[in-house]
Amino acid sequence: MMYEGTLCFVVSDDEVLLIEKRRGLGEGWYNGPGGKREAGETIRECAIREVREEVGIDVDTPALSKAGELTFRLDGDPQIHCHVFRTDRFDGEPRPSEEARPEWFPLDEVPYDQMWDDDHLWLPGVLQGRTVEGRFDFEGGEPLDDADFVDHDLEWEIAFE
Ligand SMILES: Nc1[nH]c(=O)nc2c1ncn2[C@H]1C[C@H](O)[C@@H](COP(=O)(O)OP(=O)(O)OP(=O)(O)O)O1
Repeated sequence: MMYEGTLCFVVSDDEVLLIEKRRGLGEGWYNGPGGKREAGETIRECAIREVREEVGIDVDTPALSKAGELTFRLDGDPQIHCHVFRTDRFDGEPRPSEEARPEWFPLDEVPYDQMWDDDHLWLPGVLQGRTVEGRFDFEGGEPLDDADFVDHDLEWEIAFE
């Protein structure tokens, strides 16, 4: 079953706010804050809620913009349709939660070796302000974070909305 999810990248002063994920899919790896869309909320509302829950800051400003749509497939079946957002504005101070430990990284020191195997392919462009649509194929059975990343397809400069 495929579900909708979000990832949000806050970029400020040549640094990006990542989380070390403390539980669930991708535990122990760095990523942007994000998670599953809940019934009754829009994708944008999901991104804002997940950032608030995971690191305690507010990204609900006009600067929050859509940067990507990524489909993660496992053994040929779409698993997650992930909407990527980017912003350079936020209110509050990042704080850790049960789910996530926030950490700022200089844009040229993003820890791709401690992230999902596909991230180095699309995240650099997103951090530069580009837009992307991508499909990523994993093989080897559940869970997705134990599977092997085997193939992908990317298209840049996508007009969202
Ligand atoms: N290949 C991949 N590359 C990537 O960068 N992020 C991925 C990814 N595959 C999944 N993700 C992200 C998207 C989404 O934000 C997150 C999926 O985690 P989920 O929210 O589904 O799991 P959780 O166990 O965290 O559940 P909730 O926090 O309860 O929503 O992992």
